[in-house]
Formats: sequence, structure tokens, C-alpha cells
Amino acid sequence: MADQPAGPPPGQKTQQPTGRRDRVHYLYIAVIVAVLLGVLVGFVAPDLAAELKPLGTGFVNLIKMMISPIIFCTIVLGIGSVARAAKVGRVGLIAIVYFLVMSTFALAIGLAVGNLLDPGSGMNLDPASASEAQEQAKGGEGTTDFLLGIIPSTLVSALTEGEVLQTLLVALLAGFALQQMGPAGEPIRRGVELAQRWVFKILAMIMWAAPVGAFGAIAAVVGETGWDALRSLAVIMLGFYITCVLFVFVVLGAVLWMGARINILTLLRYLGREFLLILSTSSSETALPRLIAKMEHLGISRPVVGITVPTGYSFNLDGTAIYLTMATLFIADAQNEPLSLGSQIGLLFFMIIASKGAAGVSGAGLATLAGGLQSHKPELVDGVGFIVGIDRFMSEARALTNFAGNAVATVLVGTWTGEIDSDRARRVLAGEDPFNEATLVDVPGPSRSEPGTSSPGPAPVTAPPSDGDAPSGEKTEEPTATQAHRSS
Ligand SMILES: O=C(O)C[C@H](O)C(=O)O
Repeated sequence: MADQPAGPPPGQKTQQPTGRRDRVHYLYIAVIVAVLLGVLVGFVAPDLAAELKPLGTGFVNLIKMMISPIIFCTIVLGIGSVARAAKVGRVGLIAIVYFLVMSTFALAIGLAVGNLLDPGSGMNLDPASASEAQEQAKGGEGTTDFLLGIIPSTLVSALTEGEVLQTLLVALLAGFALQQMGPAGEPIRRGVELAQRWVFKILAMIMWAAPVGAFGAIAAVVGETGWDALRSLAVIMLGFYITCVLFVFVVLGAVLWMGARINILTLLRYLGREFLLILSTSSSETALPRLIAKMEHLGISRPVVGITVPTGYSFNLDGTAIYLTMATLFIADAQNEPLSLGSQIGLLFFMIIASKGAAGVSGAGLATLAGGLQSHKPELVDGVGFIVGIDRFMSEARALTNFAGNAVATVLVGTWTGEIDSDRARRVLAGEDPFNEATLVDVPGPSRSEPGTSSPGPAPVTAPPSDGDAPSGEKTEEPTATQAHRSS
């Protein structure tokens, strides 16, 4: 194995402060217990279960309120990475084109599998509270109205109304304006970066309400449709996991082999420790600093890693993309509102844009789904409540797939631009040149928001994953992995 063993090396302490890690595990266990309790209540006391529905709706609303700030920060900072990527010419262009193609392909796969499995059909759920939105939607609007609707009444109302397209428009303008300001805009960029950390912290706090939301949502769904609900939820969950596995091994595997003649298994094995980390935090961003370090260790040049990894974390979230289309079809079918082919194509195009506002922190995929539906198919948005009970488990698969997608992207961009030392890559993947965890303290190069900027000396390490609620890219305020080792 090229990497060091997945567990802590002998004699060294585990890399995370265990107290914080345990908190994440408690949350995970709490969600599982809540889901089981919800199923029980749904079967035993369906009337009571119906009364519990607001718990799920409340949780979805909490998530929904986060969508505008998440999209705004992700896009504003993402524009910075794309602009910098574009400046470095070929590398940036190749990365951006690859991201667009692959994430669109992932969205299309989600649609295809959603159609194939038809997981929501037979649930016949009553979208009662969605009726108002439905009426609104059925009111119909022409193309002109639609286009005019993308323009918010004020710059800030885009952020307060929760309209995805309006938020995207304002975020794009803000991002490009910031770029044009050059160094003078640096304080604002830092402000947005801080705001992003703040927003992710709020999202992490909201995730602590997940057990309550999951309990209410599952109880209400099971109370309404009994075994059908469980069957449908099991089908979508299993279907999503299998799709992600196939996507990683077949799609990414084939592209990686054709593009770089590297076996996906050896790459995944090299990144084994990071996958474990993501599994325990349900957030791909927690492994971002380590991905940067490991890709450089693999022999990919620092500028390529510095451009591809951070930009990919904004624009290449393959797992989230698969989820967005698949979950939308599930919700539509569950509410007996199946989407026509035209509608599905419209959804695809909408999600190509909306998915770029997603982020690699736990719950972000659900927020993007809720926000996307709110803007594109308001009659479906309440249906997010049906799926919220199992979101924590979906989040894992999203995060793992997102991470694998960005690792493969980095190797491919490195290969296509001739910026990889192939001999070194071969040696590293063969286990002849193992990654040294100690180098993590001195990871040089960019942070998430400063792609492409390679610092001459050691840069402050972005925080190693410390808990499921810390977004990545945070400058460390806690001991880094190796600092923790050293001080222990
Ligand atoms: O971490 C990610 O990449 C995705 C996240 O876990 C999510 O819940 O959407």
C-alpha cells in the first residue's frame, strides 16, 4: 500500500482531537436511533406520526434558509478560483472544461438512474402544504417573466428571498466585480471567506437538529404509507450508493485509465486514510488539505494542484450532482408529479447552474436540493421532507464521491498538461515512496480560496479535519495533525 495504514501509525495518537470526533459519532448514532424510532412510531401510532410532520418540515426550512448564503459565498470565492485558473491558461481551461463535462455527466446519470429505478412511485404522498407553491407554479410564466424573475428587486433581496437564480446572479456579479478590484478587493474577499466559515458553522449547528427532523419526517412518511415508504427510501438509498460506486469505479476509473493509465484502485488505496476521514465527518472538505498534500506528493506540480483542487471543490461535486437529479425524480414520483422528458431536460440545465453553488460540507447537498427545487419546481419543495430522514446517509455517499471526483480530476489535469512526474507517481502508487504524514505541517501552497498561488515557503496548513462541523479550508486554530503528534 502506498499510503500509511488507515489507522494511526504505531506509537502515534489519532490525528483528531477525539472529543470533537466523538461528537460527530454521537450525532450519527442519534440519527440512526431517531430513524428507527420514527419508523416504530409511524407503524404503531400513525395518527400521532402525522402530527410529527412539522418536525421534518421545520428541519427542511432550517436547511432551506442556508441556501442563499451558501451559494453566495461558494460562488463569490469560486469565481476567484476560476478567474485565477483562467489566468494560468491551459491548466485552468482544461480543469474548467473537465469540471463542466463531468458534473453535467453526473447530473445526467442521476436522471437516468432515477428513471430506471423509479424509487418514489407508489408512495402516493400528499404534498398538502405544497399546494400554495403548486398553484403559484401552475400559474405559469412565459420566458420573459422567467428571465425578468432572475433579477432581484434589490441587491440584498436576492439573499433574503432564497431564490437560487437571483442569488446566483448577484453572486456572479459580486465575484467578478471583486476580481476586477484586484488587490484592493482583498479585504472583501477575506470578509466573504470569513462569512463562509460562519455560514458553515451555522449549518453545522443546524445539523444537530437532524435527529429531530429525521424522526418527524420518517414517522410521518411511514405513518402515511407504511412499508411502501420504507421500500422506496431503501431503494433510493441503495440506488444512490450503487450509482456512486459505479460512477467512481466505472466512469472515473475508465477516464483515469484512458487519460493517465492509472488504475483507480491504486489511487483510492493511496487516499484510503482520507476516505476514512470523510466517512467519519460526512464532509469532503475535511480532507481538502490532505488531498493537496497527497497530490503534490504524487508528483503533480504545485500550480496544477493549487488550481484544480480548490476549484473542483466549488465546481466539481459529482456525488452531489448525481444526488440532485436523482432525489428530484424521487420526490416528484413520490408526490405523483412525474416529470416529463422536457421537464427533466429543464431540470438538468437548471441543476448544472445550481449545483455550482453546492459545497463540500455535511448537509450542503440537501440545502442545494431544497434551494434548487424552491426556485425551479416550487411544487416539489415540501417533498424534501420525505427524504430528509435518510439524508445523513446520503451525505456520506455524496462526500466520498465528491472527493474521489476531485482526486481523479487533479491527476488527469496534471497528466493532460504534462505537469506530473509519472515515475514518481508510479513509485508512490506502488508504495515505494510512502506519504509522510509529517509533511502535513508544512503543506506549501494555496488554501481553498487561493488556488494557484504557490507560496515559496511553508504556508499555514489548513486545518486537518477536526470534526464534522468544521468546513474545510479553515486556517488551523487547532494543532495540525503532526503538531498534535509532536506534542503528544
Ligand atoms: O461533503 C460533501 O462533499 C457533500 C456533503 O457531505 C453533503 O452533505 O452534501
